[in-house]
Amino acid sequence: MKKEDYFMAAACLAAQRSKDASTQVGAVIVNETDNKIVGTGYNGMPAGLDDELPWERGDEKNNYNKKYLYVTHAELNAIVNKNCADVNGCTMYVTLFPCNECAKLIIQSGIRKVIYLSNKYETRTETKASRRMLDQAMVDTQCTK
Ligand SMILES: O=c1ccn([C@H]2C[C@H](O)[C@@H](COP(=O)(O)O)O2)c(=O)[nH]1
Ligand SMILES: [Zn+2]
Repeated sequence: MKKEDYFMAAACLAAQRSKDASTQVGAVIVNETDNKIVGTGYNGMPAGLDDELPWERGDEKNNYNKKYLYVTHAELNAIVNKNCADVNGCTMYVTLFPCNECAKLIIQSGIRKVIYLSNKYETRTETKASRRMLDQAMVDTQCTK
């Protein structure tokens, strides 16, 4: 198995832990120098609030009773769960192309490459803004498909 397939499989496995019925997202951060996973995450509610907050979808993102105001994205969880001092120069394997908020976190944390499986929301403004920031920050992005 290729290294890229192995790490993406790990991201897919992490995604399976998500309770989001419509989109499960998994992310792993890899230190390419020694090919080690240094952080993993999936989209979930903030710690301890898993059964307190709504998972309903709905179109209106700013709705008090919809998941969008509450869910913690897979990329953020992978970064805060890191088991090393920093993730400078690391690669992130993620099952969905990052949103604009995650793109900011990726850039600020020093991750230099993002390998993704799906970009099903590529026409959304958030995704275009994410692409714009990642490109301008020269974070390498590659689709594994
Ligand atoms: O960068 C991202 C973007 C989205 N997610 C999560 C947040 C939600 O739980 C789902 C998207 O739900 P939809 O019902 O498909 O709109 O994906 C993420 O973890 N990272
Ligand atoms: Zn995000």
